[in-house]
Amino acid sequence: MLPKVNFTETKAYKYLADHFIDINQKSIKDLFAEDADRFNKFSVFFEDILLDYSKNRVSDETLALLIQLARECKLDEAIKSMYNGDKINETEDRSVLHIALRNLSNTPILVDGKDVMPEVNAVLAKMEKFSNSIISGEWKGYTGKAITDVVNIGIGGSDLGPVMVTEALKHYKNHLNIHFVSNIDGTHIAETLADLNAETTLFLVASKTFTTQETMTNAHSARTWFLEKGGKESDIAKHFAALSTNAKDVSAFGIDTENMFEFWDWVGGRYSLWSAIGLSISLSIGFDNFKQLLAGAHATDNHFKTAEFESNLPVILGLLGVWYINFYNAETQVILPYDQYLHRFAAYFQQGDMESNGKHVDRNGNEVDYETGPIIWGEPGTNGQHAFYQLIHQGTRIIPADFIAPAQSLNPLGDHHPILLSNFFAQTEALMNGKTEEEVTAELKKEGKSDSEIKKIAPFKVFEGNRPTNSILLKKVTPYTLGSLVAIYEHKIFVQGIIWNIFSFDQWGVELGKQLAKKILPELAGNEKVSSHDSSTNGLINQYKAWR
Ligand SMILES: O=P(O)(O)OC[C@H]1O[C@](O)(CO)[C@@H](O)[C@@H]1O
Repeated sequence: MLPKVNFTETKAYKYLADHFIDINQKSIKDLFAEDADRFNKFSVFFEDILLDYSKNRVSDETLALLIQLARECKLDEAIKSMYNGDKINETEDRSVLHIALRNLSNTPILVDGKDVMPEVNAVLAKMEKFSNSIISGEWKGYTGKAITDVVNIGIGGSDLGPVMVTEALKHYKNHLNIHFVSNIDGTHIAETLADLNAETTLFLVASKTFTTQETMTNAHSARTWFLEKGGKESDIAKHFAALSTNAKDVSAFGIDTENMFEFWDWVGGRYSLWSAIGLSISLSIGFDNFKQLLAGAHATDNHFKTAEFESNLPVILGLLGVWYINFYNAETQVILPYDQYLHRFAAYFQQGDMESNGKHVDRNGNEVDYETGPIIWGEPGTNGQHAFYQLIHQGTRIIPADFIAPAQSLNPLGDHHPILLSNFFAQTEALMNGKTEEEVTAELKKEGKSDSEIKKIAPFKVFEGNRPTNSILLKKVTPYTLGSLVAIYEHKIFVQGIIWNIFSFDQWGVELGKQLAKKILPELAGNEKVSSHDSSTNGLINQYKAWR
């Protein structure tokens, strides 16, 4: 059971509310001027990752109070509960154990009194064997040819994690071409299959439940395509594997359970890339690299469990988020990787964070009267600079930003990387310092502008600054570092869920739309007019029928 504390009723919350009035008068620039040691104080190393959170609207006192808040909300107890395998996903009566999937130290983790590690290790061993035989070409398709292309069919957590990681670790990939089909829109699978050869293609049907409409529809279309291209029913075993918790439906689909890679209901979909769902990753970069990814995440798991809150990266990031969301009314959190390989990182954490903490009912079943999960968004940094940074710099909203960059490029081409990183450093500095009217005036004078011209243009060129950023500098993007980084963000989500007293591991909010779509689907057949909905929905359905 998780603690059920209303954080707005803690002492720390009240102190923070008072403290907010003082600190809100100060700029981050002032805070740097007051404390020569600020960078050292507000930055922390975890192996090859440096988190610099000094460019935030926080002082020693803010941090101390936020940590007091975490203690009053019994974050330490909650962490222990998760690691102990308690059923902290109470609305689904499930444990939450993505940490077990990467528990390379193999210490027992119990669910209902049974150690889950032997099963976890058995699936990992099966993934290793399978990956090796596909990569080496030992595994043959129905005409005796080696596999060249792998198509992962999945959606949400059964797609976004593998997509993000295979993109992030493209530098480490082998000869296999990895494709992802997620959208129910037939275009996605049609375009993917257009260039593929059935003789050399392997499909991974990735679905925790094996009932998700999009995935099952795409999987059936893939099966039909395979049979139309010359494969036989008896060849399916050579070309289809399933990544799922649902053995019954996997067999019913016609996939040999020998080719099923199992995981368990204590793995949340959006936390499943470390499980059998990661098979496409292991195929893309090899099992040893996949294991390095797990090792990096395991290192973070140990850090999160044992480090003091003061130097605990997920705790610090989580608390800073709470500070902006609940005291500064920040509505969004932008994630800005200065690394092309990480181009799906923000998209991945849109599901990770928003599906976890987009909740309005607390753990006691009561409506909350405070804000919870932020809107997560972001794109690779320099592209963002030429698109939406205007709003971050001069818009009316406060947008806490996480800047992420590797110090070493995996493609050290000319001076690309120094240019990239100069932009990273410049942006965080600019967001903090801004540009005053005096500075703007002096600049315009230097350019030879007249006083009247300066008066006219100056207000538009002022940057108020004081805009908060975290900088996460990695030594290099490796499978290990990426694993660590992803786990840091996962645990940050956990921290925030605990503070907000919500359940982070269910996702009831995705059900209603699914239910209604099932009801509407039969209404789309035939030509008769539909009148069972509101006038907008009726109007849209009927126009669709008229135009199709
Ligand atoms: O792996 P499955 O069971 O197909 O589910 C896919 C996704 O659908 C969701 O349930 C949301 O609809 C996610 O939580 C999950 O990651």
